[in-house]
Amino acid sequence: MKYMSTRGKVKGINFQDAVLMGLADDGGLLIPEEIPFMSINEIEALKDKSYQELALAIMKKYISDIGETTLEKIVFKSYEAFDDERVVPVIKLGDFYLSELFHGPTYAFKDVALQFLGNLFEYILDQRNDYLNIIGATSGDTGSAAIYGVRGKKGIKIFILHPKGRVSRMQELQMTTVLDDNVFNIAVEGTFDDCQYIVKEIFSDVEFKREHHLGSINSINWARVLAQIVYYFYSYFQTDAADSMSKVNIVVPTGNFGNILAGFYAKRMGLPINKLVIATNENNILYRFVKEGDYSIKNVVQTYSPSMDIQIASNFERFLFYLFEEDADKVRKSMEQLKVEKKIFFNDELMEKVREVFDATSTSNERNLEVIKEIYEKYKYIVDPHTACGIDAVLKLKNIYDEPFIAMSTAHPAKFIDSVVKAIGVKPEIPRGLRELEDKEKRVYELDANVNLVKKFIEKNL
Ligand SMILES: Cc1ncc(COP(=O)(O)O)c(C=O)c1O
Ligand SMILES: N[C@@H](CCOP(=O)(O)O)C(=O)O
Repeated sequence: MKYMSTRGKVKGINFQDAVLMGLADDGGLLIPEEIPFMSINEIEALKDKSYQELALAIMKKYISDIGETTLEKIVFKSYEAFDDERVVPVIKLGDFYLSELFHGPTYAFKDVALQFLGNLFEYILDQRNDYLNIIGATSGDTGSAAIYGVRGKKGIKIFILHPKGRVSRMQELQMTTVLDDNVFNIAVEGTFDDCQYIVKEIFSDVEFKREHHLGSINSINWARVLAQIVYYFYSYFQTDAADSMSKVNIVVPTGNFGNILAGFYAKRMGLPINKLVIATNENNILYRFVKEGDYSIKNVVQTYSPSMDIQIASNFERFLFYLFEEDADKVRKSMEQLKVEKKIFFNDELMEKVREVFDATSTSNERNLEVIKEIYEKYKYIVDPHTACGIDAVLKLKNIYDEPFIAMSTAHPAKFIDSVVKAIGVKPEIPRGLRELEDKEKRVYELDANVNLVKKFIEKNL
């Protein structure tokens, strides 16, 4: 399998180089040159595999420059730190399924891919006797998952930008209480979009990127998306629909569009998915896009689901590539238009294609807390505010579609205690890894949202 850029100027690179490149050198995002398709029989044959076995079977299709035994070792090691042997347990709440993606070391879905990416980096760097300086942006969860993914790994430094005062207290503590010499947390005066813009601008300076061996842990990195494809298959196999290999709808709380994009690849690979539902909070550009064809950037507002307080969804560009029938010039022009005009125009024909795959909902702050309460009262089960946006989508759409729903549960409620307590008046159980963080020593650097300031900070600390 070879990889290419959504903007067409980078082509024919192998998986390991794609992983190290992160953002494509032409400013686009790397994607596989083809999406491997599986027949329904081939998919059905994967049904009884363990999570790790399934991961290996799927990843093999996208990786041709790492031997199977090595890949197997990397995969198995990546899920050792999960607190449930199934890795992603799927439960049933009434008539819908909930896929618990938060059993990794930092209690959000990010661990599923970032534990893998950390081990992958370690393997590739060791083979090449190389080193890596990671630059990443986070709205709360990627940051700590990435830090835990690369902690203690030889030859890696990590710089994580988060929007100051816009992540939950627990998310902030998870990052800032890691005092390892190779970890730099930077609180940026701005939004997540500012942080992601800075990171992408730094990567676009290809000379700077090469000179300093910069790498990405965001879903900019194809390996992140790849590892996430696996749990769409795994979750599907845990439902009754898998008995007859019939279709399901899958709801995904969405911000940067990385999670649901993995679902899009799973669907293109042949997994029986009817609709992928984009569940947004009040930062609902993707909802407006699906419903009204309105892809225009508005100001970010702060919500109870801070990890989804995003307007400029990075992975939308990967989807555009397929929407535009693999026309990289059209993608490049659209991304330029977005940068200048803050919107992209889509005609009715394109919107029809979008709606064949996606549906979308938007959840207000008020409704978000109501859903947490409703679920708690009905099932004595506590969901986090991001997952609640997804469940709101299930409740809104379940009478419209015949197929059963799987909702992706993207974080443990203890990461968002204040909002949960506001909703139900009860504190969720705090898992071991989140206890006593408040008492620990913290370290964080503060910077204005300025590309050059961040570049200087990085150079000073290399
Ligand atoms: C808990 C949680 N839910 C949902 C999302 C949105 O996922 P994505 O950015 O992949 O769309 C995020 C952030 O990525 C998150 O941390
Ligand atoms: N919600 C994310 C934002 C970054 O997304 P990524 O998938 O591109 O890493 C976060 O929690 O940081």
